[in-house]
Amino acid sequence: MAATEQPARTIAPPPRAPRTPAVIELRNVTKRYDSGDIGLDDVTLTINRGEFVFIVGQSGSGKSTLMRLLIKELDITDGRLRVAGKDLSELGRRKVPYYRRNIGMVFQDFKLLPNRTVHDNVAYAIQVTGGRRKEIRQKVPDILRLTGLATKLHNMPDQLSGGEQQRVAIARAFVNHPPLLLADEPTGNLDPETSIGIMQLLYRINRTGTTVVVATHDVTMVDRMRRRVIELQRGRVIRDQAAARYSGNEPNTAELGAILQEHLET
Ligand SMILES: Nc1ncnc2c1ncn2[C@@H]1O[C@H](COP(=O)(O)OP(=O)(O)OP(=O)(O)O)[C@@H](O)[C@H]1O
Repeated sequence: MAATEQPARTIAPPPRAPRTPAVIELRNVTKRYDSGDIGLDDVTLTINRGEFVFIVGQSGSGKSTLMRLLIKELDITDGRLRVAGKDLSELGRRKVPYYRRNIGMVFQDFKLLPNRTVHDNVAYAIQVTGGRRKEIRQKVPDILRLTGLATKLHNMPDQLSGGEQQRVAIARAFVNHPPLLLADEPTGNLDPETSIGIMQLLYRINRTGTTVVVATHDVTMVDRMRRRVIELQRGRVIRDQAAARYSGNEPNTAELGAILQEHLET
């Protein structure tokens, strides 16, 4: 071998593309209610593991229909819907409670048990999935700390602010560390400052790897978070945009500058 020649080097195989399996897959999904109303109309979309996604759209655009299909409270009329690889059309009614154990759910009206303390509301989520007392002792204090409720564990729901009640609901939804968390208008009953706290909490949960899907009208929250936005209109997806704002047709900064300039000159 000449002095300048280098021995052939072993070439390492290129790194594999990271696997981002779909958590939610809709293929041409239509939901027609018995009344004939269309909830979703030929929707195709994929949400991957670890994503944080906002579902936006005017009242009646199909947001709740989508959420209710995902927890199999409703069945699709046409198309195919898979969650975590499971085809929901093949899931029998009796298996639905078991299926829902893998989904955390948060609603606008919190849905707490009014006669139980904060601690017991969260512990209940462990009990219904067959968890033992040891598990409750291990998990509940942790989740109450994460959600900023450590000092409120003996309070009853009516002794809490709206924001605190929603935190309890989130703690309850997350205590079993589900791979998917769905929130339907989680800040609908809260003031803007409290809403931001709730969003930060959902974001923190998302950072643990949980896929988070939030249906909302909350413009401030969506604009601040800048995550993927899927916009529905009359049951159809009219926008699916990464790092987006609530409204897709806002003028950009350059356009705003031009408008302002024009305004100043007149
Ligand atoms: N149970 C039902 N029976 C018949 N039609 C329904 C039912 N639920 C919803 N719809 C219809 O389906 C469409 C989508 O409604 P959906 O509740 O999903 O909208 P949304 O975007 O969640 O609205 P909002 O923001 O007001 O909650 C609407 O036309 C609505 O009237």
